[in-house]
Amino acid sequence: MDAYQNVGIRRRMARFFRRDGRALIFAMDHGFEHGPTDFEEHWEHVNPRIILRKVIRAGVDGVMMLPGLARIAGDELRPNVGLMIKLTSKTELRPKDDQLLQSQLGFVEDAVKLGADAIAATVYWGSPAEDVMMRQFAEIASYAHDLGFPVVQFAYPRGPYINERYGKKEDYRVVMYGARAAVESGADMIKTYWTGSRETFAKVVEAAAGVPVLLSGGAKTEKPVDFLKLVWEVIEAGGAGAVVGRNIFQRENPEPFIKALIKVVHRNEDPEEAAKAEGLL
Ligand SMILES: O=C(COP(=O)(O)O)[C@@H](O)[C@H](O)[C@H](O)COP(=O)(O)O
Repeated sequence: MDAYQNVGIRRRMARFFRRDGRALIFAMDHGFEHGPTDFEEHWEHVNPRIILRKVIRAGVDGVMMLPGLARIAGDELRPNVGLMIKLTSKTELRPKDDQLLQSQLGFVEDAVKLGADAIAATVYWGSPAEDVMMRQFAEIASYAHDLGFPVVQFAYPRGPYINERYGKKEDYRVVMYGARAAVESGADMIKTYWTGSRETFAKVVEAAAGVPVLLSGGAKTEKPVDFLKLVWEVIEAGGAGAVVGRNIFQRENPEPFIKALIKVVHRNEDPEEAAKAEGLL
């Protein structure tokens, strides 16, 4: 039984990662997690079918969504594009004190029915609600692994004691701690924050002990090349790629930007050269 599960996990992982062990994944859970205002810069992208067509045409390796968007637009995905379904979230409408919890909004069975290739869940390490999220993750991971599905942890340290002890959640010691906690809790992929330098991000990658570490994109950079440079540093640090939302859907024309990102992630191309080649400089 164990051997079957492992083959299932490996085969499904390969739907995201190319032979180089890297992946560029498009993230679209912002309408829930941040609110639809995230789409106001290019409002047509609030329609999942419109943006999914663009990102898939441009060549992303995978897409991450909550179950409801997968239900209404998952049929846009071509068979060679991995589908990651995230089963936890929170809205920004919650009272501030409750925003350090991600609640479960779907079940492994739903993700399987929707054709998922991987199941994701967030843990806010250091949150007063860490215990709840650890249990959610354990339940999701245990069942998903039984069925042969890889599990992605959005390992996001955030909480009052982190600020008191380390000053900020992006301190590499904090990010590294979250990544290690993700590994030790059974994650097959990790999505986490940038630590500010290649050297410190390389330590996060090392602490993950072979489990692929993906950058969580973050707010849109004004110049596209600045985001390409950031992703280049991630790759140079041994990162496995990036999960990117706003830097894609908040651009009027995301396709050349994605093509440049693919050159950086999969071909180690210099970010300025990649930007020039795609008309972004
Ligand atoms: O993890 C998320 C939110 O994180 P946040 O609480 O904004 O730090 C997701 O909503 C996004 O999928 C993730 O941030 C990737 O999207 P971008 O950051 O690239 O927009």
